[in-house]
Amino acid sequence: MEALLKEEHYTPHLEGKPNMLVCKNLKKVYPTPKGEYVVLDDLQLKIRQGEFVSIIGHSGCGKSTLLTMIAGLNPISGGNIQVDGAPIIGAGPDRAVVFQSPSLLPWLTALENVMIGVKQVFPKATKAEKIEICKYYLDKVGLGNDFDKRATSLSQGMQQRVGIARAFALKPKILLLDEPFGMLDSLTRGELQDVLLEIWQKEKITAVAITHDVDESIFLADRVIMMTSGPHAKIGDELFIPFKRPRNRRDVLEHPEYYDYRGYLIDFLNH
Ligand SMILES: Nc1ncnc2c1ncn2[C@@H]1O[C@H](COP(=O)(O)OP(=O)(O)OP(=O)(O)O)[C@@H](O)[C@H]1O
Repeated sequence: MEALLKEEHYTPHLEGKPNMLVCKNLKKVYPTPKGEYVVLDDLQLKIRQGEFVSIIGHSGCGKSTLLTMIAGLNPISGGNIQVDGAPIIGAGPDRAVVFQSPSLLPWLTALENVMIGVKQVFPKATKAEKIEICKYYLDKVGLGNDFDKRATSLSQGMQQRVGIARAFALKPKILLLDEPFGMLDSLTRGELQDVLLEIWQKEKITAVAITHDVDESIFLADRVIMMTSGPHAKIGDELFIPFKRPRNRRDVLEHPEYYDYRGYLIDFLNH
């Protein structure tokens, strides 16, 4: 079991890669009618370029708080966050977020929804180039025949595909995912995990995904980070997942050590 915790068993694609994300002494305090509530305290986290990290922890421990702080959408109370060596100042297209609900603009088509971000990130590109970028990512998520469908006519799974395309089309340095498949049925969830991993593998983006699903956390990640329960939550433990990439669900599930990894995470959550 000890072997599971050692970095030397880490996946080879991260060898020699610098840190892309560093959270140092991170603190978050929310004011409440009963006084200050310290959600995160002295949290330390380093994520390497191209690494896929899953975050698990009990409901309310502060996972979304951490993710929205990294996204620059939630002010930091103490400590700092650096992306690619520079402290973050607010939100920016270098950090794309995929939320549980994609919140597409309903009156726009799939392509137009992706285009909103593309226009901001590639202002100098021609219209044709921008359309090409949108179509490329929509095609990658399996919506090659649905560019012109309005968001309202897309199923929940298709809308989340647009959400993923929209995030990748920004060409971010870090992809932040907050329970991205939480609202989907298990079949669609599995399909979208595969889609996500396929594009991530190709784009070599650093990714951080919050999930409540232990199997999903293992299947997606190079490392699973376990947060302690709040208040004053921090990183409690981490597990390196060395299964070879590209990953195949059946291979992962049939791996002789799979249930050791799963059991380790479930034990953490039960204590
Ligand atoms: N704006 C806010 N003001 C006050 N308290 C807040 C605010 N946002 C979140 N909290 C509290 O901070 C704690 C952490 O919330 P957060 O949503 O980050 O947890 P989480 O781990 O993502 O939860 P879940 O797994 O249920 O989504 C919770 O106790 C929550 O009630």
